[in-house]
Amino acid sequence: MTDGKLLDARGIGVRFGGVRALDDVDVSVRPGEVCGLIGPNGAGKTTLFDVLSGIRRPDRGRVLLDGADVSRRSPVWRARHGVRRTFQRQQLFGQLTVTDNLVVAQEWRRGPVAARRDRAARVLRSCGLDALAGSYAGALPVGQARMVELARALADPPRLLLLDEPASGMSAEERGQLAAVVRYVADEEGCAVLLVEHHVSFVMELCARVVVLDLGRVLAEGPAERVRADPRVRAAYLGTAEGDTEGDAAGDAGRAGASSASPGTAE
Ligand SMILES: Nc1ncnc2c1ncn2[C@@H]1O[C@H](COP(=O)(O)OP(=O)(O)OP(=O)(O)O)[C@@H](O)[C@H]1O
Repeated sequence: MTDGKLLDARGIGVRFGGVRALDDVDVSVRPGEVCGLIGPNGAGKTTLFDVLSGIRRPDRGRVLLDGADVSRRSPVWRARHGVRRTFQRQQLFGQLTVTDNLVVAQEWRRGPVAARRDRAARVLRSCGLDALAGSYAGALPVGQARMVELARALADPPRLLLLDEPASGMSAEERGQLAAVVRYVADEEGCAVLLVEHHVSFVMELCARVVVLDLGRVLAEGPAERVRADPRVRAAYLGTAEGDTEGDAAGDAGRAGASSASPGTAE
């Protein structure tokens, strides 16, 4: 029983020695939904992405994809079944052109390279990146490189897209482009998107629903406006910086919350 959920992770627990990085975390995303995942530094967001993408096996809990338990499936298996992920730290192949980064992402499909190149060209166009097709990925400024990472994640059509701080280092204009592409793949292609981002105004505008992690637990979850107004969320994460929704630095509320964040639940 999927209940309309593409991703349904239940009761996820991960420990690192005495630190509970994740403690009984539930998170789900439906096809066509863009869900935000926010929280202070050390809250467990990247660890959760590691579990969802199969890089880390949880100590507890199950990950369901379309109702099937994929908890023991490898990252490669999940990727081939439509789970795509970007990383907090840029992971492009710097020595390859932008086009070739997207071609490599479709390598496992085999078949004619021309078909992969065509698909790469279409995706680059839809991401507004055609002009960069022949550029070396390693030479790109950070905002453009982030956008290419998104394009690479779309090169082979995703069903579940896990984006780890995709707007980091982007200008306001680039964030607008990023939001438009994410919205398109969700609305038009039915992709389920889970997005970690410290730029709060970006998250609140893009995501109908937001999950807040703190100290490895779900602190709050619901419609963006309700979460934004939640006093517990404001105290744990948003703080005073959240009042600034326009500026780049001010929108980066996660870093503002970092000073008050503690690293997981120590025992
Ligand atoms: N490989 C590891 N070994 C030991 N502890 C770890 C490891 N990875 C993460 N942790 C700890 O687990 C907790 C959750 O870390 P995680 O990186 O998932 O948080 P996060 O919310 O992604 O933080 P950030 O916003 O800084 O990326 C932290 O206390 C972190 O120190």
